[in-house]
Amino acid sequence: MKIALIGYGKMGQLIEKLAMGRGHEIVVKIHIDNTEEFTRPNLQKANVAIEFTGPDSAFENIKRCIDYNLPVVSGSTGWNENLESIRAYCKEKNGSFLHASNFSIGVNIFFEVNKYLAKLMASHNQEYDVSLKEIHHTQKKDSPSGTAVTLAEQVLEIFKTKKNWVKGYSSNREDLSIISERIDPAPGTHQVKYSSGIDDIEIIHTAHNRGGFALGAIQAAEYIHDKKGIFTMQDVLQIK
Ligand SMILES: NC(=O)C1=CN([C@@H]2O[C@H](COP(=O)(O)OP(=O)(O)OC[C@H]3O[C@@H](n4cnc5c(N)ncnc54)[C@H](OP(=O)(O)O)[C@@H]3O)[C@@H](O)[C@H]2O)C=CC1
Ligand SMILES: O=C(O)C1=N[C@H](C(=O)O)C[C@H](O)C1
Repeated sequence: MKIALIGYGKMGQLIEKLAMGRGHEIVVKIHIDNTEEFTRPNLQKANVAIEFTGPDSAFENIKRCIDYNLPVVSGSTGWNENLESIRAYCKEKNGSFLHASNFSIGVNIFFEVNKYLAKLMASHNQEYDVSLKEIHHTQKKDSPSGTAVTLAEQVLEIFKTKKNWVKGYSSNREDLSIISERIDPAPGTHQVKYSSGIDDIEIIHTAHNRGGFALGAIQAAEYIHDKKGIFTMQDVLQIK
């Protein structure tokens, strides 16, 4: 594949290294100091774009890739309020788009475990209170993490005692608290905890490095580069 990298920070640089190791070519690199090179002729040298910038720039970057008819994979988090509108735009333009709050296979398995645990809790015991915690490095711009929001949305869908998620601790039992901690060099830890007076049940995913995120993003690009539509990591990894 010929890849355009949009964003050349921690993730962009690791994706470049792993993608080259898989025989792919990086034909365009857009970073904060050369955004004037984000042009149609430049981007059309690639057959897929991988976007890892951040919450303020993701929407415009993805829209431009769709306008240039380039399939785009994005891992930028912290802009969920605009995700549905970019999906609609992509459909309207007959483009290809995949966004994931977390690309690692481990977290995508963890998402399934989270849903299963929430189902068991919802059907067998209403005494447990559920909360979430995430830990990331201090350079992270968004809080709570995109992965924590996905986990929270999965719980809310199933565990109906909770009505909405909130950032930080809440004593209201209808709120699903998400606690965020920023400690270097944590690449990403997520915990879902059910607590009762009798016992606790916790599930935890701990990333040891960014390798899983980068590899998953490349696998997603390999999956969508010759397809049209809106895809998820469930399509790529075939887990359900
Ligand atoms: N889905 C997943 O699996 C994962 C998602 N992420 C998410 O991906 C995003 C990037 O993470 P990470 O690489 O660690 O962050 P970094 O801050 O290391 O890299 C992002 C880079 O993008 C640059 N940038 C900002 N705006 C633009 C723009 N308009 N055009 C081009 N480049 C731009 C930033 O420059 P500057 O610093 O100067 O602003 C920075 O160099 C974050 O939102 C993070 O939460 C991270 C890991 C995994
Ligand atoms: O910014 C990060 O580093 C990460 N961001 C993603 C998120 O917000 O969930 C995924 C991963 O946890 C690392």
